Amino acid sequence: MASPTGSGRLLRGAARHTAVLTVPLLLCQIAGAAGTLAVPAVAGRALDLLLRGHPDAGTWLLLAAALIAAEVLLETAAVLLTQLTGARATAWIRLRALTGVLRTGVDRAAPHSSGDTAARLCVNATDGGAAPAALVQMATCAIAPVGALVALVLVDPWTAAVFALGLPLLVLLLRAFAQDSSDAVGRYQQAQGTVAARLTEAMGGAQTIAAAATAHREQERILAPLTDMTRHGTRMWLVHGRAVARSAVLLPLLTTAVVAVAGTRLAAGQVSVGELLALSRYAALAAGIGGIAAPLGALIRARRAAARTAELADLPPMPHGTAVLPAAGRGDLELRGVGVVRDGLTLLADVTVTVRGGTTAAVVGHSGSGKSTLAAVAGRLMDCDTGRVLLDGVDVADLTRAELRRATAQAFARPVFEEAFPTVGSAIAAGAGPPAGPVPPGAVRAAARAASADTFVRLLPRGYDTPLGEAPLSGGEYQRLGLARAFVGTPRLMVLDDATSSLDTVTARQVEHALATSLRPCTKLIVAHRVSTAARADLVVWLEAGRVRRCAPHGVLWQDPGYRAVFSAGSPSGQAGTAPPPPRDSGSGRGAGRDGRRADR
Ligand SMILES: Nc1ncnc2c1ncn2[C@@H]1O[C@H](COP(=O)(O)OP(=O)(O)OP(=O)(O)O)[C@@H](O)[C@H]1O
Repeated sequence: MASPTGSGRLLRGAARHTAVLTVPLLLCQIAGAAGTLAVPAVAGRALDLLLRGHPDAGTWLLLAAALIAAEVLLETAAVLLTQLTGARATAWIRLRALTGVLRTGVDRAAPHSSGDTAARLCVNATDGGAAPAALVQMATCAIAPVGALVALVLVDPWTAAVFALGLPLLVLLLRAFAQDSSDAVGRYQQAQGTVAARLTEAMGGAQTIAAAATAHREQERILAPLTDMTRHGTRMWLVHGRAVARSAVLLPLLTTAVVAVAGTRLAAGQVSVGELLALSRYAALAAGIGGIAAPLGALIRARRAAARTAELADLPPMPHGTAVLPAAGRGDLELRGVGVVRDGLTLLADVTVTVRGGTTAAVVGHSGSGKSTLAAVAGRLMDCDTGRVLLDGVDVADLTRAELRRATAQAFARPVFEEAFPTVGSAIAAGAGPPAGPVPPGAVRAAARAASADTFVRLLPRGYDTPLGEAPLSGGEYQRLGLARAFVGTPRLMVLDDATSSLDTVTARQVEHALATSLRPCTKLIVAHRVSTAARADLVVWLEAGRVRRCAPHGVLWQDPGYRAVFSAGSPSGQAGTAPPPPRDSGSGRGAGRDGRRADR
């Protein structure tokens, strides 16, 4: 759970951001309450004057009508401003939370599953966004009831005294509502988040679920928290219902008592007919203090929801330094004593590797040996706990954000394309890093050609201008777009983490060939599952349980049966490869059939 300060900070920020709307809302509410308070007095006066046949009666009647019209207009404006405030606050909270997720290291965001994150960004951010308007309503919805109580005192203190007798009961009722409601709402939101999280995960793995015929079990797993949701939801409504029922009895009782006393006073000639009318209306308005329960409930829900969203907003950002790389650097990559520990698990230990600028290093090892962690640390998607990662002698943690992104290009097994770059061409061009100017179409096409993507992109209805959403692409085609995005810039270091896993052998070899020949020279770190990739590399980093077992060219390592086992069919990496390696400089397809199958991971 985020600290209450986290949610408090988030809600204060949202309140500041929506002040431009909440201030007019506050003014509308105050003016509306003033109008509401004035109507009974003016209408009562008009009635008394009418009964006496006074010539000013018409003016007072008109004034009462004008006040009622203004009340309606102000209420309409308040509804509109409440909606706008909610939308603006929700957007602000959502953006803060999203920024928190995107700015942190991948490993820091990992404990929040995609489903859980989606639930916090959607449902909880919306509930949290209701807070600023609810706060204004809380502050102003007491004006009319308190003002009505004062008016009761002014018109006839006896009726006010009768009303005041019931107030302690009302306060107790509201306190019980706030306490019970807060607990039930918190638990309900937690269960709701769990259902959303499990559903999103299941959607991601729909094919696996269908293939394993486990849909029924999965459905039970997703819906399991429904029992809790029902229990807490029922409790929430019971709390609400009890509060409404109690106030439904208490408030009319109070109003009736006031009217009864006022009637007696009228009979005794101590109040006029108009004052009786005003008193009964003021009693009803004062009873409206129970209406505070609605904004109070919204505020409680908002605070609970904001605490969940604040956990995302408060994820520690990845700090960046102020350094830039030396202009003449070749892209020398050095990992010195790198160690990564997460949740008490050692993911990498004392990894020391040097990759000369412009050369290619393949990272191999059994599944779970730490390859992706090493790739993430090298491209600074996450920080190491011990040791340093140097690019051309500069610690990557000291680089400015822009310099880091310009200097590194990365591609993954499952690339994701931002909606900000809606067409296929712009999605590829986005890989050029912080914009120094538009990327020429020729460069985009060259990158696509190197990634073996140009052919299928040109066959799309509008070629490179096809909106990504309208391009029905296979997993391998997406991977090739991801590769093209990595190829389009001029990085010093390129990190490819399983980025060709969905490509067929021939296409993968074309990409490997392009990597070796047609791209601008840069240092390449490639997480490899294929023998051919390791064989083409200048250096192979062989990882075992987070440690470097050996670091040498593929030809040297191939003598070691343990190394060959990494690529063998029975290994967790699932590669066939008991035959000798293909020649390193081969782009001709020699050795085809040896490294053939990609890992079925
Ligand atoms: N943030 C994290 N917290 C805890 N454990 C983690 C975290 N990230 C990865 N791990 C664990 O660290 C180990 C190494 O993971 P990593 O993804 O680097 O392996 P890998 O060699 O790339 O595996 P594969 O070839 O299957 O992709 C795994 O056991 C993984 O479960």
